[in-house]
Amino acid sequence: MKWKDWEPFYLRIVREMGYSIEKDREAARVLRALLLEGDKYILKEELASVVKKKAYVFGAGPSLEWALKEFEFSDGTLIAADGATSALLERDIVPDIIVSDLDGRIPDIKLANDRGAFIAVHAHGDNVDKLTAYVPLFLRVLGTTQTEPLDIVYNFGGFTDGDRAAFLAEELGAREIVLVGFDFGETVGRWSKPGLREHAPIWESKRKKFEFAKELLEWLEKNGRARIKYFSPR
Ligand SMILES: Nc1ncnc2c1ncn2[C@@H]1O[C@H](COP(=O)(O)OP(=O)(O)OP(=O)(O)O)[C@@H](O)[C@H]1O
Ligand SMILES: Nc1nc2c(c(=O)[nH]1)N=C(CO)CN2
Ligand SMILES: [Mg+2]
Repeated sequence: MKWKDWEPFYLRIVREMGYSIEKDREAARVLRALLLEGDKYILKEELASVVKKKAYVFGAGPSLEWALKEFEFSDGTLIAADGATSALLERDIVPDIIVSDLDGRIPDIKLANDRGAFIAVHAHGDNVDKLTAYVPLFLRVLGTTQTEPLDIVYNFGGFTDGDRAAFLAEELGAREIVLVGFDFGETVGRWSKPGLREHAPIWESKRKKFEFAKELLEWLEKNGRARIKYFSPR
């Protein structure tokens, strides 16, 4: 997604969600400095080399558990949106890529990263403390932002970890993107927040996030090169 297509979405998001553009920008600068300090960051081209023509993007919706029992997902690149990493690990699957703003279960993200997963870490105005605490612990990190991109901190478009993962797959060359565990309904999957024990009724800010995520995925379906599918049993 080009900046000119993303900017109107972003301006609506900050207005509706009450975010600060300046704080989002500052977070991108902090992430850039952390990546340069640690020297374990990767560039877009390196991440693109692990993206096959087919990519599965795992969201943290309740249907994820059923999907992981049903199917092997062995014919594509596996991209986990944040909390979905924990569900994959429960079944001994290490994703190829994790897309996260670091509010999933950090020990699981770290474990998957140690076992070879690349991680696309997203900077925003509300996770600077997490960036500072955890980015130095990770290997193979690609930085992303929702404000103007900075050389090594990319903006491929997308808002929540799930839809942002789909935009990343499109940008890095996938031509078929299968969304698994994407149930934008009334129930938030139990992997979504470290504090959740069970699937939970949706709360107001999450509802707003889901609305934007749905809209962005519709945009991608219309304007992207990849075919977008929602996983269903064959
Ligand atoms: N029912 C669902 N429950 C949770 N996540 C879902 C659901 N359906 C789809 N998803 C997608 O799965 C992604 C992974 O979820 P997760 O809650 O870990 O990330 P998140 O975007 O950082 O959310 P938040 O900012 O509220 O922490 C979400 O971003 C969303 O796009
Ligand atoms: N400023 C800000 N930006 C975000 C946030 C958030 O909580 N605050 N959450 C996101 C993932 O859903 C993506 N972007
Ligand atoms: Mg998250």
